[in-house]
Amino acid sequence: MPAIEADGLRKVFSTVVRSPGLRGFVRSVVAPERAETVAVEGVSFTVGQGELLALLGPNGAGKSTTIKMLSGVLVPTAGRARIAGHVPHTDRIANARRIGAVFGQRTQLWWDLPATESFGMLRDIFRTDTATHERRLAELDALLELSAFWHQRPRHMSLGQRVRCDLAAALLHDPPIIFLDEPTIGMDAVVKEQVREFIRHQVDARGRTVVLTTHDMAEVARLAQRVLLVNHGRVVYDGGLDELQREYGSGWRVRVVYTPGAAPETTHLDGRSGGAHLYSGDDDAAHRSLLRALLDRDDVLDLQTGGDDLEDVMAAVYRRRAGVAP
Ligand SMILES: Nc1ncnc2c1ncn2[C@@H]1O[C@H](COP(=O)(O)OP(=O)(O)OP(=O)(O)O)[C@@H](O)[C@H]1O
Repeated sequence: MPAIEADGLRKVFSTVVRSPGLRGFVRSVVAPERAETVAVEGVSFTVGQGELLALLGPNGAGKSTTIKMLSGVLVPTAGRARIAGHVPHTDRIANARRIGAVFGQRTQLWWDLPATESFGMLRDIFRTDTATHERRLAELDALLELSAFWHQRPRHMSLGQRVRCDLAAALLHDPPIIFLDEPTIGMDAVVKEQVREFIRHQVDARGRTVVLTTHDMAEVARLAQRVLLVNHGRVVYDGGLDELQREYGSGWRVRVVYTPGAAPETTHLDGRSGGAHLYSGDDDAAHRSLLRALLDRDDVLDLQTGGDDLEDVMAAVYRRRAGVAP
């Protein structure tokens, strides 16, 4: 049985439209006019146990709404979500045991209580025995280095400290499935790396299932093999990251710096940038022959080659598959 199943999930939000001014306010109370937003439109996918899925898409694509339906926070307008075979919003208490969720932009900890007290309350809520609780805390501390600040209140923590405590809080009851919605947003490079390492460990060493949303393509490249791309509430790609790069990347690129006065190669030349000549193409034989020609020359000072980076690939997918640029 898959850990997570989304079958034709749809979510429509209905909101009151308010015109400006006092008249608009009175009208919104007396005779409210409503507008509908289709946030998620027929999203289907499954995630196997122990798999990490990166759920990607531009702002407003429907990622958080999908996660909220899967975690039981929102009830779908249509379609069905299943977590380990159970419907999350009808079985909230059992579902809470199966999942952990971290929303990077919002804390789930008690804002004015030291994090350790929040951890203690979670121990009571999930009825974890003290020895198990202490062991899990020690394990989380070893991975996330929390004990230096876990006596502070989240109100007084830095963002990186607060999110690390949120991660610990989400995992204290040892859930097999974790939803991480932009967990590293706004973190510095060192803490980001620590959190990514932590996520990797949860999948590789602990066999947890993870759904991760992020706008950070370095994070995707570092953590994910499979990606689900959504745009305007619909799935536009579900598959391997490598296949995506092969299908949508525009092939190879070569960047060359010549000695002053050298006559540059002209085949496959795309243009110049910052004193370098840029070449590109999608034919492997042409790539090899250009590299051979360049390596034979004495007037090449520097040479770099590679494929499109992931940002370019994502932009190409949104443009070509959904017909809309992100
Ligand atoms: N509670 C709500 N009421 C009304 N509209 C909502 C609500 N929550 C989300 N929406 C709308 O649903 C759409 C999808 O939002 P969602 O937050 O799921 O996108 P997202 O892909 O997570 O975006 P981001 O990357 O910016 O976090 C947006 O148009 C948003 O304005």
